Amino acid sequence: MIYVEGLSKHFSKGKGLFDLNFEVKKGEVFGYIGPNGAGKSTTIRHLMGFIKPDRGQSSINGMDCWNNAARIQHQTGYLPGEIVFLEGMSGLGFLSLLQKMRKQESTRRRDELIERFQLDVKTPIRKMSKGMKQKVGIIAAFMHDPQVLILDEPTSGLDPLMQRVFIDLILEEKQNNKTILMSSHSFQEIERTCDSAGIIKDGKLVALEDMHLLRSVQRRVFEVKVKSEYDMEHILRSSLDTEVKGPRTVHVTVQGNDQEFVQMLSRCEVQHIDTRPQDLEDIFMHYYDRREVGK
Ligand SMILES: Nc1ncnc2c1ncn2[C@@H]1O[C@H](COP(=O)(O)OP(=O)(O)OP(=O)(O)O)[C@@H](O)[C@H]1O
Repeated sequence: MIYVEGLSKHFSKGKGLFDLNFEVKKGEVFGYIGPNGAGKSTTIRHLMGFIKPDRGQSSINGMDCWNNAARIQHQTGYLPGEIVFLEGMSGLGFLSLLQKMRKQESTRRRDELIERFQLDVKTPIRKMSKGMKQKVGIIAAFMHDPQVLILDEPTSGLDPLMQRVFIDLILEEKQNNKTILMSSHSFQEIERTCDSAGIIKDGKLVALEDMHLLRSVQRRVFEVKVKSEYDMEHILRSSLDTEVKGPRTVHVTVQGNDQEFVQMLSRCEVQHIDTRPQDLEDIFMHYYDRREVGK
């Protein structure tokens, strides 16, 4: 459904996109992840036909994105990374205007989404918080029930409850056989929703994997505080990846060896245990390391 073939764009200072190749099949959700400035939005802007590539091409549903930009923009559900709104409008005014432009008569889907995201649409957009504006953008992208959705960091600015509502919406749309590409900084979000993911760095696709493999490289760090020095020694003597963090407190990094970790804990008197979500940078770094070693 979405094809990117040899897509290249050269900006100044060696920035841009370099020979990107990937495909998102109909009914698939594709996560596009990478650090700041990697080229995610630039790829997405090519897909929406806003930028002409220097080399290569991208297409959606058989239509070249640059040559059919108007049709692509009309048909695709698009959420830009930074939404620009018209001055002096309320949320409802903006959504209604979009509907008129799309000649969409039914307001059922729009109102259902407004309800789901608990958006006060009467508020003037200029008075809206970042999260509220993001909700307007999400509703605008989904309300005409497009077959293809291209979403640039859709959960940015949303609180955890609304992130959950968004993830449920994506899972529902996946059931409806929609094709979705979304960029994100959040591995958790991608993990919960996507079938496959592309990792981009410095304009190059460094990994294109199904989620199963990416899950297997995810590591978790546990902070464990035990009751006695004896227990502490027991942990440090094990083959687990450990780092002492304070009196009787240790960080244990677990990746694929959960069983060993659980067994070790069962032999100790644990006073406190906590885990922190691993940040994406950490996953990338580890992933690259592995690739280097495994080459
Ligand atoms: N029109 C342009 N002219 C010159 N350089 C550009 C242009 N557009 C983007 N860039 C550069 O290309 C690189 C990729 O930018 P892009 O916005 O695609 O990154 P991103 O992965 O979406 O980052 P973020 O996560 O911060 O949104 C950046 O270094 C950016 O400064």
